[in-house]
Amino acid sequence: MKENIVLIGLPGSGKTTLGRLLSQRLGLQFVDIDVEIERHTHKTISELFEKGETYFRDIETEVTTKVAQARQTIISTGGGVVLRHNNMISLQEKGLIIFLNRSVKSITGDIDIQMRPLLKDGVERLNKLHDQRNHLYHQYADIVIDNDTSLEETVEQIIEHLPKTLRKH
Ligand SMILES: Nc1ncnc2c1ncn2[C@@H]1O[C@H](COP(=O)(O)OP(=O)(O)O)[C@@H](O)[C@H]1O
Ligand SMILES: O=C(O)C1=C[C@@H](OP(=O)(O)O)[C@@H](O)[C@H](O)C1
Ligand SMILES: [Mg+2]
Repeated sequence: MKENIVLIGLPGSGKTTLGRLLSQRLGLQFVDIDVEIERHTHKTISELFEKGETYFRDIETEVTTKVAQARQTIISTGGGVVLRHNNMISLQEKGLIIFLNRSVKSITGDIDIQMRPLLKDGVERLNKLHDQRNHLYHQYADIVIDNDTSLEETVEQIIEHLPKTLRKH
């Protein structure tokens, strides 16, 4: 039976924030895989990326496999967790997978990027990640929840879509 809730989605889609809010609301434990990675390695995510993306992804897989065994826990992933099929197989074992679908426009704050050249790279990078990963987020999602309105509304949307066994708290 699915006893965990796993949040996937682009960086900035709200996985960490909504994971924490949901855990308070449902009275379940909360684990953020990025935080676990930093705790496990005593290094920041940026420091780990400096050793190369593969180095980071290997640690991410190791930590994800452990975290996936949690009981009655909300698990917030890093945006790239879907890049390895094995990560998702582990998470699906006990977890209901929720894709937080937040548009690049919302993530970047609905700003006029022409007026903010320094943010242009960020938007371009996010658009690229969206194009590369959107099909993966959909492929692994049991439930897709749009997060383009308020955090409170999204929490309500998620709770409405949960099976009764996970909603009873
Ligand atoms: N629906 C929303 N309304 C307002 N701010 C949001 C919403 N969803 C996410 N955010 C904000 O976006 C930022 C990134 O969220 P975060 O939870 O760190 O995303 P992720 O873990 O997916 O990278 C945070 O400042 C968060 O409060
Ligand atoms: O999308 C990605 O590849 C990544 C997203 C980050 O997490 P968030 O999605 O919580 O920002 C973090 O795991 C790392 O920087 C890589
Ligand atoms: Mg996060």
